Amino acid sequence: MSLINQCKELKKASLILEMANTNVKNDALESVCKSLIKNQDFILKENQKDIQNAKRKNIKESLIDRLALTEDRIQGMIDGIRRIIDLKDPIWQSNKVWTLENNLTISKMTVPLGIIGIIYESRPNVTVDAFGLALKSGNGILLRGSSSAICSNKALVKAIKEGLRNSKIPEGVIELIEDTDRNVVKEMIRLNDYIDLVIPRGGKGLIDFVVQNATVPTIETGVGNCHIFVDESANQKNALKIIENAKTQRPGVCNAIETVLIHKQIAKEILPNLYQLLKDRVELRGCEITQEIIPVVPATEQDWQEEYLDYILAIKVVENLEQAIAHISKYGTKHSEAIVTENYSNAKTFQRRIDAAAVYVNASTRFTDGGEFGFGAEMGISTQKMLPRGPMGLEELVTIKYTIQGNGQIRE
Ligand SMILES: NC(=O)C1=CN([C@@H]2O[C@H](COP(=O)(O)OP(=O)(O)OC[C@H]3O[C@@H](n4cnc5c(N)ncnc54)[C@H](OP(=O)(O)O)[C@@H]3O)[C@@H](O)[C@H]2O)C=CC1
Ligand SMILES: N[C@@H](CCC(=O)OP(=O)(O)O)C(=O)O
Repeated sequence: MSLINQCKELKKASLILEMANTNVKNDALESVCKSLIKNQDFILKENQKDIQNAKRKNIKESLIDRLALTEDRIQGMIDGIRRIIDLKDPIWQSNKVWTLENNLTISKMTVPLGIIGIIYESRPNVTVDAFGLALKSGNGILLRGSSSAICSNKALVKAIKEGLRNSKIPEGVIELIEDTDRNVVKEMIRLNDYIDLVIPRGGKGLIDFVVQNATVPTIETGVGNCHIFVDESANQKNALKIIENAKTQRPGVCNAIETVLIHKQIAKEILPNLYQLLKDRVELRGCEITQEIIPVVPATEQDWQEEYLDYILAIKVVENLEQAIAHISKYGTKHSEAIVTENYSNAKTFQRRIDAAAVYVNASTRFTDGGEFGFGAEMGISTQKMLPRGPMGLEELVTIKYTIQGNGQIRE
């Protein structure tokens, strides 16, 4: 089907979805869960094709891990949809109703956006997460996943549509762009007559391209050059645990850390322990002071800028909190940043001064995730200044409408 015809299908189907009540939407989501279970073997088989292609192209291990599906990961997607089912319907809600002196009653109501387009990385779970959030928030979804995940995405969308056919929601509420040519993205982001919002989810190249070429409104997600600052007063056992988790639990994701900043007063004590902890799994690159304490690859200016998405960690020793904040302000990408400290005042200063979507005290940056925040899943992690910012769940996928009830009032 051509892109325009897919959009026409979406438009027709989303008008029905918009009027569907919560039970109908939840039943449709449950039907999709059942279909995903039923089609699990097929989905895994198609995912293997993407993995073999990626291996042939020598894609790095951490990115193949991002692409890979397993029974557990499919169960994770289903769990995400079931969490969305349990969440409150974000549509037609009002927390603001007031009556004017002339007895006009005004309500500020939440309503669906209409049709959301998403361009995303080679992570097949996003296909299901985006669908689940869009459906519950009453929006049609147009998907443009990575060419490297095309077989997985086709299989997932086939299973989702099969599930929808056993529900009262039309299968046209989800459409996948199967043409992997990047030129289709350019066409998609200019379809103002059909698409209400485009979310580019990926690296700087994608975001810049969309921001410069889109005529449809967009929300920028973004690169995660994330840091942990270990302050002088830190509980060092906690610091090591947090760094290990934020670097190695899933290095191919945007909320993994790339650089650790160490307060100079504790550098000689903590760095040897950090080295012992990571040396067999992570390539360590360090500043000059770090090089004097542990054996590391010398870091260059490029290392402070880079999002490795890999088992590589840059280390820099800093004079104090101010220098840590200055480094993060210069090189950070406003995604997720953390301080490990027992000093309350430093913790508060860090949280207030760091300009990022998520700022942690004594915890791993890996929690910047819609599922972890209690949103069921996320449509992306917005790193722009304007709202919405951070993981975008159901409440971020609506717009508002003022509904006004009168009984014949006219303006004098
Ligand atoms: N903040 C957030 O929510 C998220 C941030 N990210 C960030 O994304 C990056 C990693 O993802 P990566 O796989 O490299 O993503 P890319 O940015 O390379 O690709 C993401 C998607 O955009 C498409 N794309 C990329 N560039 C263009 C372009 N110029 N024109 C049209 N389409 C384009 C890709 O298509 P194709 O692959 O077919 O070429 C793919 O579908 C990291 O920086 C990570 O931090 C990732 C996910 C979430
Ligand atoms: N949801 C993710 C984080 C966001 C994301 O998808 O990022 P990425 O793996 O870079 O595509 C997670 O932590 O599991």
